[in-house]
Amino acid sequence: MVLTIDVGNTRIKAAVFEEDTTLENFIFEKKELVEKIEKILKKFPNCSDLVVASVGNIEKQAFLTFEKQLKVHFFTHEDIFPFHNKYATPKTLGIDRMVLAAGATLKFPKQNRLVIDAGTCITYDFIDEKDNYLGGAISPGLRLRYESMHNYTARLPLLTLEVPESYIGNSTAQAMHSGVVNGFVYEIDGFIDDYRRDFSNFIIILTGGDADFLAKRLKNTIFANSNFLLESLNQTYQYKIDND
Ligand SMILES: Nc1ncnc2c1ncn2[C@@H]1O[C@H](COP(=O)(O)OP(=O)(O)OP(=O)(O)O)[C@@H](O)[C@H]1O
Ligand SMILES: CC(C)(CO)[C@@H](O)C(=O)NCCC(=O)O
Ligand SMILES: [K+]
Repeated sequence: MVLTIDVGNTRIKAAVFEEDTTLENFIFEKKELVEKIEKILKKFPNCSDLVVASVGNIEKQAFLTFEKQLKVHFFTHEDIFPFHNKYATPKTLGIDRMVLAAGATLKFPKQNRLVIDAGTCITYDFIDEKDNYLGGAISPGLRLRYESMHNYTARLPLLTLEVPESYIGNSTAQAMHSGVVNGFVYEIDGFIDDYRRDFSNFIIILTGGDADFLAKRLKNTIFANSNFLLESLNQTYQYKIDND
């Protein structure tokens, strides 16, 4: 049994796996880290491995206390990944993006893949059919778009994510919802058109905190799985064990 932990920029997500099956998912705040993990391990005493991918400000040391109890693996750039990294600055590529790319490579062999993670930031990662990781894009996530419009203006309220009534927003709130949500949909469709022009066909995987909300609004066919990062973490760890 493996406990996987994704330390994002906003919050922490975790899942317990028995082989490839997710037994339970958890979401919690950074300040609750140790207490929540202890609770999970109490509930699942058969966990033998704890596997972490962190892009937040939580380092390996935070997990050392669990080394008495089980094997701890903290993913870094030194680990073995199942793709050829063509990023010009491989050392600065986010570990979450590397794990997503690894998961896409392992789960969908011999095809072009585009992974879109709609989290704090939205990331686009492209791995071609020869397993070359080419890069992608980073843009502000939906919540970040609402928060920054509020924080950097005098008159824009802080709103929470809502489906816009129309692309023509007829009020301040509707105009902001249209800008954030429709803006993202146009952004994705624009990127997909670019990739379609250059690559004959590819699978698109959508994940992250906003994946389920967004999946319904996209016209392109997309495989939405909000658990994809944790599943990829589990798979990438198995790959590491098999290939180290
Ligand atoms: N309780 C919540 N706190 C924060 N974001 C939430 C919450 N519920 C839903 N969301 C949505 O999830 C998005 C953030 O996604 P996610 O939780 O995957 O980010 P994260 O934890 O920072 O991870 P990462 O840094 O890997 O993107 C936000 O844009 C927001 O709309
Ligand atoms: C882009 C984020 C914030 C997404 O979580 C993370 O992957 C990160 O901090 N990346 C470092 C920069 C890069 O990936 O090129
Ligand atoms: K993300």
